Amino acid sequence: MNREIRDIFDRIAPVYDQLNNWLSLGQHRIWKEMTIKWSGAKPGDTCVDLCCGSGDLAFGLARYVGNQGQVYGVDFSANLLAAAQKRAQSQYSQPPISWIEADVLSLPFEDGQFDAATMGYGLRNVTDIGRSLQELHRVLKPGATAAILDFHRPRNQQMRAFQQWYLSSIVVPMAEQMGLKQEYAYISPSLDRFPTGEEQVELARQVGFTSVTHYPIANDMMGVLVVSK
Ligand SMILES: C/C(=C\Cc1cc(O)c2ccccc2c1O)CCC[C@H](C)CCC[C@H](C)CCCC(C)C
Ligand SMILES: C[S@@+](CC[C@H](N)C(=O)[O-])C[C@H]1O[C@@H](n2cnc3c(N)ncnc32)[C@H](O)[C@@H]1O
Repeated sequence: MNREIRDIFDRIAPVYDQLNNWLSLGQHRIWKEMTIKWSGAKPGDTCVDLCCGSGDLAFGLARYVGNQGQVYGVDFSANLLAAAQKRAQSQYSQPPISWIEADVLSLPFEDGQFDAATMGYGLRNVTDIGRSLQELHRVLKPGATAAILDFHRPRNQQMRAFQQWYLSSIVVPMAEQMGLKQEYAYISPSLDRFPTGEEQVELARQVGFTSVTHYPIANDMMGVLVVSK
């Protein structure tokens, strides 16, 4: 399953950013900025963006920590990491971001290394959510915070119907134009099996996070799980 997910994102990589901009009407930037703010990243911090993809959140963390800070972007998609590295070469990013090709279920970092962390649209795509939260807890410093952004199914039935209509009538047909129908059709079932906000809170508490809050955003089509160690 892990390889299948990695292959999906390796295939999406060439059009990932463009489709996200079009399909979210540019709104994904706002959702990601909220996530970075909720991570509590501040000047001089050492931070990590898990499942970084093309690096949107990592670049945002770099703006917050400044040139005295450090930022790591971690992903197992070589193609999306290459897209992130290409972007880093074209934009003067301070501090330089370290791009690590690795599985977030087995992070190549010491315990207690990070002051803050982000994870954008990653938790729903890992094969073991509990393990991913355990690894995140392990690498955070005591008192550190992480902000985890992802889609979920809205509680309101009309909004749920809109989200499903948008996915099936807008997202998948547009992806099909790029030969990526199956890759984007994967989103809907991934939402069906993803824990609700309340269930995410419980999972985070089970791995040891002491302060846990789930903030619904985008009319409850998404949420940001904010956890502190
Ligand atoms: C940045 C966004 C999605 C990232 C993303 C997450 C995944 O799990 C994927 C899985 C497989 C293929 C691609 C992705 C993927 O790109 C959010 C913007 C892109 C969304 C696909 C657009 C869907 C947004 C909401 C369902 C509806 C928003 C409606 C509003 C009127 C903008
Ligand atoms: C939808 S993309 C999100 C990318 C980026 N965070 C963003 O907000 O645009 C999901 C990313 O998670 C990565 N991913 C999924 N499972 C992973 C795992 N076990 N280890 C590392 N990366 C993983 C995929 O390769 C992909 O880049």
